[in-house]
This record gives sequence, structure tokens and C-alpha cells, in this order.
Amino acid sequence: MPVIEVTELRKSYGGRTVVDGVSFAVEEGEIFGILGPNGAGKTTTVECVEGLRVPDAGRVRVTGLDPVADHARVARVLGAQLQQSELQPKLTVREALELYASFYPSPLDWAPLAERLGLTAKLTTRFGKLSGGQKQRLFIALALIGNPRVVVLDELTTGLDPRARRDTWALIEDVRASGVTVLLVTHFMEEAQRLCDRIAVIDKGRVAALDTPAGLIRRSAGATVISFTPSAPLDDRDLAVLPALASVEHKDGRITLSGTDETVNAVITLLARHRITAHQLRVVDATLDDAFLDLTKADTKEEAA
Ligand SMILES: Nc1ncnc2c1ncn2[C@@H]1O[C@H](COP(=O)(O)OP(=O)(O)OP(=O)(O)O)[C@@H](O)[C@H]1O
Repeated sequence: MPVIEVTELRKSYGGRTVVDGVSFAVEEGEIFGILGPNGAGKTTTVECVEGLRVPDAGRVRVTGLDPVADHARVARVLGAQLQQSELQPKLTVREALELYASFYPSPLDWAPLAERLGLTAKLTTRFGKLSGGQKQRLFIALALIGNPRVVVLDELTTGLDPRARRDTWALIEDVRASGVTVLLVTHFMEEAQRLCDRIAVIDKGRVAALDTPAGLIRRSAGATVISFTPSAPLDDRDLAVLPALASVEHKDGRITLSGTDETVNAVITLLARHRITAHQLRVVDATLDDAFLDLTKADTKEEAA
């Protein structure tokens, strides 16, 4: 049974549909990413998973339980990252850990958790005096303190410097290695590519694609770009029939083609056949960034129209 199951979820605010038939399932032990432009409906979706919002239609299950009807039971298996405003600025790190541990029937021991998150030296510091990175680490600790089976992290590393971000990624990998399932909302492509086993790209309230990071990149049109300056002119008709070709561009004697690995191999064969040398040959693979822009492009055009 999947740990999280969302089926045909719908939610409107004041007659405006912001989640429009979202479905996905998260398996035990996965890091599952939700990626999408601003206002796509990501937070609304995960808030329905957390039982903080009541869906207008569709079905949500967390470990087989309904997060609204079985809120208390779901709260025991699901750890959620708090928002800044939800913690008293005067509370010390230790008090926050003890308080949140007291909410759960079998919490983790807070001292080793604080140690793992690099918070031991800050136990007597008040929340309001912590740096952005320290606050973020405390929120992660509080999401984990109840010893949850699944943890929901929304904008996990927003506001962190690159080092703190990398430390946090390593921590999330540790969390997963300990058997916890992770649902991660993120804006950062590098984060999604590095951490997630699978990603649902949500755009305008719908799942635009659901795949592994590598699978999403492969779907992107023109996922591989090859460019070179040929030693002699190439016939455009030969280029036009290259397999899986997405685009051809000529500029200042340089040719840039986008396609797949198959296109690249065919170009190399073509050049060899005509005994043409490719000067300054470059082959660049698409990133998740390219795939994301590609997947959400159609809607941007619609919006502009
Ligand atoms: N309580 C609310 N009342 C009315 N509209 C809301 C409410 N919460 C969210 N919205 C609107 O619903 C849409 C989806 O918001 P949501 O926060 O789910 O998007 P998101 O994908 O998480 O966006 P972001 O990446 O900007 O955080 C937005 O247009 C937002 O303004």
C-alpha cells in the first residue's frame, strides 16, 4: 500500500480552482518531490495531505487513513515542517524540542536528534535569536521528533546559504535511510534532481508530468544539444533528416542541433561520411531546469495570449 495516495484531488478558493484533479501515490521509503511554478497549487495539495485543508473533491489517504476524518491518527504518523509564525520567539530550542516531543506517543529522544542536526550548542538559545539556517534545522527536528513514518517538507532550504543547503540535503538522505518517507515541495531544480526518487510537476493545479528526474529530462524536447563548426559546409537536407531532431540553428558558421543521443550519434556518422571535421565540438545534456521550463512552457504561452 502506498504511504500517501492522492486521487483526483480538487480544491477551489472563492470559486477559483487551484487544485484541479491531482493524483499521485508515494511509496514507502521514497523521497517524492512536488515541483511547480508559483501559485501552481503545491502547498494547497500538501496541506490536504496534512489534513490542514478539506478537499472539495477527491480522495487523500496517508497510511490508509483520511487526514481530515482521522486527523489525530494521521498526526501521529506524519511529521510536518512548521511555518515560522507557528513557533513562539521566546521558546528555547530545548523547550521547543521537549514540547513537541510531548505531543507524540513514542517520540524520538530529542538529544541525539539535536546533535544530528547540529543544534546541541543552541539548546538554550531562544527561537527568535536563531539564524535562518538554525531555524530551518529546528523545524526539521520538530518535523521528525514524533518518529513519523512520513514527513512533509515545504520549501525546506529556502533562505539557506549553499553550504547549509547541502548539509540539509545530506540530512534528508539520512532521514530516508532511516526508513522515513519524504514528501518534498521545492522550487530548487538542483535540490529536486539530487534528492527526489520521483517528481510530480504541478502546473495550474494539474500534474503536468510524473517521473524520475532522469525520466523528466528525457521527456524534454531537445534534451541533448550538440554544437560545432564544420570544416566544410553541410547540406541542410542531410541535417533535416537526422533522427529525433528537435531544432537546427546556424550562426557565424557554427551549427547547433538539439535532439537526443540518437541525434548526436547520427551527426557524428554524417560528419565522418563526408570527411568533415567538427571544430570545437560540444555536447550538453539538458538539466531538470530545461525539462521544467519545457513542461510548463505551453501554459506560460497560454497565459501570455
Ligand atoms: N487561503 C486561500 N484563500 C484564497 N486563495 C488562496 C489561499 N491559499 C492559496 N490561495 C491561492 O491558490 C493558489 C495556489 O496556491 P498554493 O500556495 O497552493 O501554490 P504554490 O504552488 O504552493 O505556490 P508557491 O510556489 O508560490 O508557494 C495561489 O494563486 C494562491 O494565491
